[in-house]
Amino acid sequence: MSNKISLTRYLVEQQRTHGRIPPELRLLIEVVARACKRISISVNKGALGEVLGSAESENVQGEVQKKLDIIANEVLIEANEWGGHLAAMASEEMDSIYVVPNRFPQGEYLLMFDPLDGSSNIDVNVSIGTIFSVLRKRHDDPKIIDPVSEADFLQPGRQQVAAGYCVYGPQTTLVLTVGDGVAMFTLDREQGSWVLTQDQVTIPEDTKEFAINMSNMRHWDTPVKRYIDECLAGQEGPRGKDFNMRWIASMVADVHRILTRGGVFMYPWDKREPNKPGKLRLMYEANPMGWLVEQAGGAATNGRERILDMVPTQLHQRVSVILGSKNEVDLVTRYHLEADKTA
Ligand SMILES: O=P(O)(O)OC[C@H]1O[C@](O)(COP(=O)(O)O)[C@@H](O)[C@@H]1O
Ligand SMILES: [Mg+2]
Ligand SMILES: [Mg+2]
Repeated sequence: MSNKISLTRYLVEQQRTHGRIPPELRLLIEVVARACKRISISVNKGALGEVLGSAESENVQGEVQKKLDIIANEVLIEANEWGGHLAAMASEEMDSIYVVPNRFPQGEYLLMFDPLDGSSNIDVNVSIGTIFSVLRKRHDDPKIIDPVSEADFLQPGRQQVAAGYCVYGPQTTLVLTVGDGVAMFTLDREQGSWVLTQDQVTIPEDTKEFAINMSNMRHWDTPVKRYIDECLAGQEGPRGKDFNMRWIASMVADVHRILTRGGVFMYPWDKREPNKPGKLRLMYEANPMGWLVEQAGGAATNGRERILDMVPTQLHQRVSVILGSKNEVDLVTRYHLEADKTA
């Protein structure tokens, strides 16, 4: 018998041995993982499967959709309406929430996803991914089963009950937390199964690597500029060490590197669109990634407050994001708070 631990066995142990998740949540996660397997098949087909290129449509945020954005969204909806134990879903690619019709099995969970993260990398064969987050629908009065609405989704990220992503790269890896640390599962394509390849992932507290889109430098706010200038000054500067830089432009791939070897990732507010709090989405990107990073011993803030404490007011809310190695995130956050005091 193989001593490899499958995703199913990991989840059964989380349910039965640790009592951390109910059976319905275990099944929901398995359905999401199966959907990711299907998305990975489409991603791998590339030009052979006519999945590359633009779909010539726009999402609610005015971004041009790629064919794979739409395919991945449909795969997740279709898989989860049947087996997800869900009340409703919300996606970066849909204008409003999708309430699971009552011809399908009903449940108390709410699933949110960025079906295809890193869309600009699809056509150039660079790592992309799927990000997901699960909340429980709140019941103010257990006797009243009120219809699900967008307001049910507007919960702070600290109330997530599961979160994860799947990165479609040289390997396909599913990364998951149910609040008991972070586990990584690699897809064994021959067996068609997810195999636990790392458990209790830990992000080093210190790092010499930052990730930010440097082309936006002239638009940054003072604290971000101060931090990056100090990194760039290297050994002779106030940090006393040389820093390396990486920017993949797929949050999934950048966060995966940080979970693997540490680093700090930033997509901060900038002056290009001053009324927009940031580029990334709170519900589909920042919350799930923030929880994963915290579960691995890192930190995640918007420069001023912990991402997971933010109470959303809109489904498609944007947010400034700084996450990764704890001491670096603390430093960037301190620079923001110091700048606020002198303003
Ligand atoms: O091209 P930019 O401005 O550097 O933005 C890159 C960022 O945008 C994103 O691609 C946004 O995700 P989507 O592809 O899901 O819209 C992040 O994954 C990434 O960190
Ligand atoms: Mg994204
Ligand atoms: Mg996307």
